[in-house]
Amino acid sequence: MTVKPSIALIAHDQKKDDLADFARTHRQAMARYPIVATGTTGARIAEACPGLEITRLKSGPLGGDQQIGALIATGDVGLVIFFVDPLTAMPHDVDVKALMRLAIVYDIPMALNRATAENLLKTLA
Ligand SMILES: O=C(CO)COP(=O)(O)O
Repeated sequence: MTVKPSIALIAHDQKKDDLADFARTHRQAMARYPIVATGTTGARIAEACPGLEITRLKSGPLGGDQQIGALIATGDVGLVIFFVDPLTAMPHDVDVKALMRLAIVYDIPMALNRATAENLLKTLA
């Protein structure tokens, strides 16, 4: 168990630039929390925010979304920021759906676009 619940960061490929920019903009607020991310997203965030500590899990299509779902179930994730691409079919769509389902089951705040993420982050500050 982590001391305080982590912020989970995930972005589909077409949304990774946007999430990297979001992370850069809100780096200070996010640095106060443990950050977990799916593999490729985590690499992009690390590049955009050097020095920000990020626990990188597996890439989404290889189980990363499910790992984040498991962390929600164990109480280790308190906020999910997931920039979803609504225009591209994903082979691991069932994993994405399972992650969203667990966030709903455990009543974890989950931002699926930037406007919501901006608002949720304000509630942490
Ligand atoms: O596919 C993803 C979410 O469903 C994200 O995974 P990556 O961060 O490894 O690209």
